[in-house]
Amino acid sequence: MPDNFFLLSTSIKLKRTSVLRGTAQWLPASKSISNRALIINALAGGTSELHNLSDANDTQLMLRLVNSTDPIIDVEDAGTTMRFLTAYFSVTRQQKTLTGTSRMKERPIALLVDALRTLGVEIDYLEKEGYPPHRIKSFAGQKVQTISIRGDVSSQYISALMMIAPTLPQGLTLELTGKIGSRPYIEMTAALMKHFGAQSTLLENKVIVPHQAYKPAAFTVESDWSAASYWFSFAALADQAEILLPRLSLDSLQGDSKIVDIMKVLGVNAVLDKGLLKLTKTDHKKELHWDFTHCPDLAQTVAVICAVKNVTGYFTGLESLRIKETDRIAALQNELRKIGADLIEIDQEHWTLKPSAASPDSAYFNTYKDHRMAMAFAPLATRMEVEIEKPEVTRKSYPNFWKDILSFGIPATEV
Ligand SMILES: O=C(O)C1=C[C@@H](OP(=O)(O)O)[C@@H](O)[C@H](O)C1
Ligand SMILES: C=C(OP(=O)(O)O)C(=O)O
Repeated sequence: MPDNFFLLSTSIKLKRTSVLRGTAQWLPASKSISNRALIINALAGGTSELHNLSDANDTQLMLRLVNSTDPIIDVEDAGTTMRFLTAYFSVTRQQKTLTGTSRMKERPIALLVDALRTLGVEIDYLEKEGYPPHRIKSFAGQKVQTISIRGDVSSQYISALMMIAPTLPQGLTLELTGKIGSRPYIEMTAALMKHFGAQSTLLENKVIVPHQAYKPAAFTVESDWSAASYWFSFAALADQAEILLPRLSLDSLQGDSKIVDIMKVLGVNAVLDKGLLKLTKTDHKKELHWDFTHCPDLAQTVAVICAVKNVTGYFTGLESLRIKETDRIAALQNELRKIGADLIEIDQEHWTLKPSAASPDSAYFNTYKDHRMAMAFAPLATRMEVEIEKPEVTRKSYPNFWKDILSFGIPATEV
């Protein structure tokens, strides 16, 4: 099957398939871990042996751009690539203009740019204040040792600053203010730094990183738990399922391994069996109470399952969804309504997922240039005929998603 299969289609139609048995053999390696390993490897001199890097476009971009001699760096729609490279090019004193898709130009970067400016980096915005594109001009030397940064917009700014911190002559202390979101990603950064020889201390509201040298090391990337979540969804929604997932560990650096606990409530049992994670069906509850503050990328997967499994969801921690690949709250609301479900904003912090009373036999889903919209709604093919707009969006994190779908015997056709 050609690698660009489905990449040029306007949409993809999936026929209803309610029995699923097989292995998701194209499950990608973690893009979050890969992108950290690539930045740290570059800061460590570029000689580390990195194994099983993700085939996600976000990582392929990082792989290419981190060593690019081009003055213009186009990160497309890759958030971590944008944030991590902004910090990396600053401390390595490379004059670069960083830009991306029209959506990337709407995703804020001010908190990171402000922190880098406070450190002594000269950076200009080229279009809108606070948003890419921006130009890194110079870094005369470290001006301060301690920086205060809000923790409630994106943890990626904090991870970006942590990774460059060991290279700064005075090291860096980050004082985190307000609510801290996506904390497992900050812990993942600290763990990766440690693997490459750099110690940091992570306290409740503070990260302390001394000046020190990174050391080259071999590293193998595990599979991506956010990508795995779609297979939990297939298992939850199918009539019968036995799904095997490769290269996942239950004791993972990835916070999205929480999907295992969420799915215990939603009717999926996950056990490691001969090196593969085996998903089977079990009983489910009628309500799910979940705080997505620390696993925002799972929210779409879980909302869709609740919608058709007649589970009422009581959700918190969805605030950061508005500034991701699309406004994911609005996108979810629009698409869930097509199957008779709704995501209702109770107040600024509380959401109720009202499940569908009766789902239609078929539905067309828009994807808003968001890989997770496409993959979160695809498992509905276990219950109805599904058509999904622009299947190529999955290349951001899971380029072979549709190949895996076909391997499970789900009939898929390009439209
Ligand atoms: O650091 C990372 O690798 C990521 C952090 C999270 O972003 P936020 O910190 O903006 O929530 C997550 O949503 C994103 O997919 C990957
Ligand atoms: C939010 C995501 O990625 P990023 O912020 O790195 O673009 C994601 O993969 O869901």
